Amino acid sequence: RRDNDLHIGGIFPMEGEGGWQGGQACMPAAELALADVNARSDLLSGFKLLLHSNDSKCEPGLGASVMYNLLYNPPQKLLLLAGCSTVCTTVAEAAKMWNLMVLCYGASSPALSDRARFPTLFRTHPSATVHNPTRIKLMQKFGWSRIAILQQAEEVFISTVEDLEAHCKKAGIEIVTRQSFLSDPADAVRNLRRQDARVIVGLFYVVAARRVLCEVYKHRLYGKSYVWFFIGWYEDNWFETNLDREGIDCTVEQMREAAEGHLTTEALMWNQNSNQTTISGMTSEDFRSRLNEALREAGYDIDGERYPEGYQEAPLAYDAVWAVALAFNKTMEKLQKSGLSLKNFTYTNKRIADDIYEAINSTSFLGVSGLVAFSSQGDRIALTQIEQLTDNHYVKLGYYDTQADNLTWLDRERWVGGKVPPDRTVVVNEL
Ligand SMILES: CC1(C)CO[C@@H](CC(=O)O)CN1
Repeated sequence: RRDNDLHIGGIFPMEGEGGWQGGQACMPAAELALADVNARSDLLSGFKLLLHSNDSKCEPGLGASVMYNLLYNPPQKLLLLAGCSTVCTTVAEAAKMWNLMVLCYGASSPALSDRARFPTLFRTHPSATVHNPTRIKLMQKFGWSRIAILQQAEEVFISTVEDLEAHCKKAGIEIVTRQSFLSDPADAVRNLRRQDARVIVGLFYVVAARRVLCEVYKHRLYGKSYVWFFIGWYEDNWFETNLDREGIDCTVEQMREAAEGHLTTEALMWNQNSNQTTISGMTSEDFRSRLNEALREAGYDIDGERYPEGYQEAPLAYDAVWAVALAFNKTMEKLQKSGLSLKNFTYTNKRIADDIYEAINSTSFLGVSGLVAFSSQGDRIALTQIEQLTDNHYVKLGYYDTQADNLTWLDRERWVGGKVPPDRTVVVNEL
């Protein structure tokens, strides 16, 4: 090995049954970024960044053993990249013992926003709680102060709902009922009707979402008197696919009817201003072309719309490598003043670890995923996008910048009944 190489570990979820196999697109994206930063002569002053990758299958146990292999086998690593909330939780909780920063490009769990448990964690993937200020903003815009919550009993949704409840309390929005279910939503949906819920925030994975939508159809909890907030990162036609395979006893037409008009919120992961040049010299559309080419070479039928998992999050992995390169660059400039370099780092050298932490903590650059900056908890600061399903396709309604409290609204919303549905039964006094 050449001694001017800087080594980092990469833990990518490539296969596996449960969870998210986003490493399929995120690892090629990280490798593109590695090539780009190493091609820059003005970065890392002659050092090369090398990425040593392994598959975690999105399993925390395998992720832990991959991490130990990376740490106990030379060369020494300076930092770890990881994906999947469960793997990042395990890796980030342990990495501090080796004074290693962990940069997560694919972890949405709100539980990771905890400096006490994860003092060296940063993530270019926003927390699932990033949706909540946007949901509140929309409720205020449409005058809804009485809402209901329907959630799947999964850790990520439980902690997201806790954060949403705190936001509602602060905003004076009443939560009339909070229903949760493990896998069968029938009783929970029936209880929503009993409580006369009209504006409902739904938090569940896409398979549960199909079951919810069919129950919503059966209980007629849709149409001009109801507003549903769904998560925006399901695939576009999620409510029409896999109905037979998953035993959904509603037809495509019934699912479409129940889905018409619902709102979605999601974190923006591709810089929207597609002709804005980012730090790499590419626009986000240039990046898309290069990623597609890399994925074609890896055997994916991109032109046949057969995208690998993690395609949506690929900019987060690309920008994570840039964040590392820029932070190492900043740290090396600082170390040079005392005649040191990152080659002096060891797993027990807290001083250099603190320098790397400071450098990452003060990150701020325009990446292909938009402005890359972290909160004091290491969370990605991100914009959110609002869409509505109208005539069976998603229409962009606007964007929200939580930091600036700035809602960009395109005035494209349409309501089944021609006007904004009220959040409660409106009693009209017969004069
Ligand atoms: C938006 C989504 C699909 C949320 O889950 C992330 C994976 C995880 O949090 O484990 C990947 N990105």
